[in-house]
Amino acid sequence: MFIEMKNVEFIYGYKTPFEKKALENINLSITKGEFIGIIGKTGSGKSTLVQLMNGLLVPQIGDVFVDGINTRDKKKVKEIRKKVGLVFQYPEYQLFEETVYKDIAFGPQNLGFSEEEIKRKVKEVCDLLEIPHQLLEKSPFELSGGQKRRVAIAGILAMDPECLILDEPTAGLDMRGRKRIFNIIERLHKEAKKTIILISHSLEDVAMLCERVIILSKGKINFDGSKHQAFENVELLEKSGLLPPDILYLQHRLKLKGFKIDKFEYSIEKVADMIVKNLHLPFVEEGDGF
Ligand SMILES: Nc1ncnc2c1ncn2[C@@H]1O[C@H](COP(=O)(O)OP(=O)(O)OP(=O)(O)O)[C@@H](O)[C@H]1O
Repeated sequence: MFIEMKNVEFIYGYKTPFEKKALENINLSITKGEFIGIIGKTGSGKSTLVQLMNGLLVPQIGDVFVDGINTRDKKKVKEIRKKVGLVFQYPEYQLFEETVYKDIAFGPQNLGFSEEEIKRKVKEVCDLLEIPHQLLEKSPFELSGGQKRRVAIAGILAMDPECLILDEPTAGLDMRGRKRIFNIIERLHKEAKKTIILISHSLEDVAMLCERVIILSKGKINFDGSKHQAFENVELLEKSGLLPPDILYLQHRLKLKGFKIDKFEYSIEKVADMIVKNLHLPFVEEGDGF
């Protein structure tokens, strides 16, 4: 087991008059190579959950293990951070150096990589994340939203973690920016074989990318299973304060209208193909632009 949570409870402001229980009774096992989506209403505990996964937060009750290491073990913090990299929801929280180069180099420097290795790593992650090398001497604050996100991801990837956690990596980006980030994440999973944990408010994005889905509701795990079981169960989603992805809603409606749908699809391209196939219109021909 790569990440394991046992009976975890987390309380902000513990033993103060401002105590706020954010998570309770969390039991979770994640194996290497998985691609997991974490969804849930605002305030359901998603960000808290992932901060527990790399030891940024430590539970008051229960234990979290990363590759067998208890995250309470202060001597092993670096080792844990090297295994599990967390990209924050707001890139501004992560970018603080004078230049993009220094920001990306910060993590590997901290882990004691040599100057040569750092240079090589920075180049490698910039190529992977499509960050033009002329940006390296700029201040991170001169960058566009999409560039900032890619630099924030690059800074974490430069430490070469086995698992990458991304908290809302596309918030505030336009369609093109989102697609670009998702293509990169998919490549990291398929080609670089990284374990990916993605928090997103967009159920469409989670449905398209992930296989396993965890639904949080009021600090508890409401569901943990396949995306099909999660997204095709409208009652479960509604109980968790979520709406089914539009793409599934459309297919439910089409099915009611007599469309033959054996299996729900999660990408717009596949649904479009299915609709075209079902239409049987004599005037629709291959290659007419639609
Ligand atoms: N630093 C903090 N101090 C006190 N309470 C906090 C703190 N951070 C989060 N909380 C509370 O803990 C609960 C869980 O918050 P968390 O940020 O983990 O939820 P979330 O699902 O990630 O929300 P969002 O989707 O809005 O990012 C919420 O009730 C939140 O108000």
